[in-house]
Amino acid sequence: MKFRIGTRGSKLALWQAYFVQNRLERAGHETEIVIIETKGDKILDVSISKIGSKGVFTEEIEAQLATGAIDIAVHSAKDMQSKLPEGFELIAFSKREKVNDVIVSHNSKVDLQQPITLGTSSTRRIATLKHYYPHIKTVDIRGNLQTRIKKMEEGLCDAILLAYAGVHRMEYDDKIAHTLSTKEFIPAVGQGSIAIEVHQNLSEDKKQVLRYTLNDKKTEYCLIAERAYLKYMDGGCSIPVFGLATLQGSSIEMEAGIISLDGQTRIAIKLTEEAAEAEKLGILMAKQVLKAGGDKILKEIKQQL
Ligand SMILES: NCc1[nH]cc(CCC(=O)O)c1CC(=O)O
Repeated sequence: MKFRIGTRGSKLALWQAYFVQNRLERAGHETEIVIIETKGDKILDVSISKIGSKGVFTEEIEAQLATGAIDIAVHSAKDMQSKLPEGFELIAFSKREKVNDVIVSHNSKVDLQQPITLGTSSTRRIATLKHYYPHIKTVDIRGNLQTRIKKMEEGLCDAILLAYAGVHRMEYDDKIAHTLSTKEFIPAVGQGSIAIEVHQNLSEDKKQVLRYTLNDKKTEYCLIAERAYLKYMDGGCSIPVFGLATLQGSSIEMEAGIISLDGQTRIAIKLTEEAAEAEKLGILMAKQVLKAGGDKILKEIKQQL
């Protein structure tokens, strides 16, 4: 079988596309990589929350999935909206990488107790820093990992806050100065997993091969719960919601929540449910988080953005 693989052209996106390509080829299939430039790749000077439109990194790719010009699209699972446009689905999730956020620096002695400056543009990371490390300053930093490291080395900040998964894939492990605890920095929904998106019109044969070759069932259960949570919270990528599900035997343990932009109020709730009820668990989490004050935080944030 032949699979045309659509991807953005960034180094991280390409790494993920090659990873998927490798898996399919080892299973005896033919592949071709098609690089697609998206609106999000062209607009580099405006923060994503201000571009405003959903799917700035996915629209052009989905257009090619819809026509059948490509068979699959490879994405970081955490970059995917919780509600895909009509006709699209995430058909497989790769086995999850370590989910933690990490601090990357050219200086190996980063002391979080000192008033250092950290580069990050993620509302979740900024608010969490304000909550647990209020003496730390943050500065907005954009661009791919390579660009961010260069900006740091030029003096913009002492260190940058990133997902371990991306840092590891780009082989910057030796610059990791500190791994943040998932008790404080509960990751973004989907962090660390690679998602395969298809259009519903793709042939059943191909869909079956994709699931068999690329899907990690354990990761999928967790991502179903996390994405159901995100969907019910109606949180786009600029809203600091977080959620982490882990499989313990046949049940899912999940911790999820939301934090106010100023870091003052952090709501996090833990629940456990059978893996088969993953979606129900995500929705239940959202209901409880909203009831515990999350609704108020969400409303405030939507007014501010
Ligand atoms: N927000 C951008 C983004 N999307 C996926 C990753 C890394 C890979 C992953 O988390 O799966 C990153 C970089 C980061 O957050 O540091």
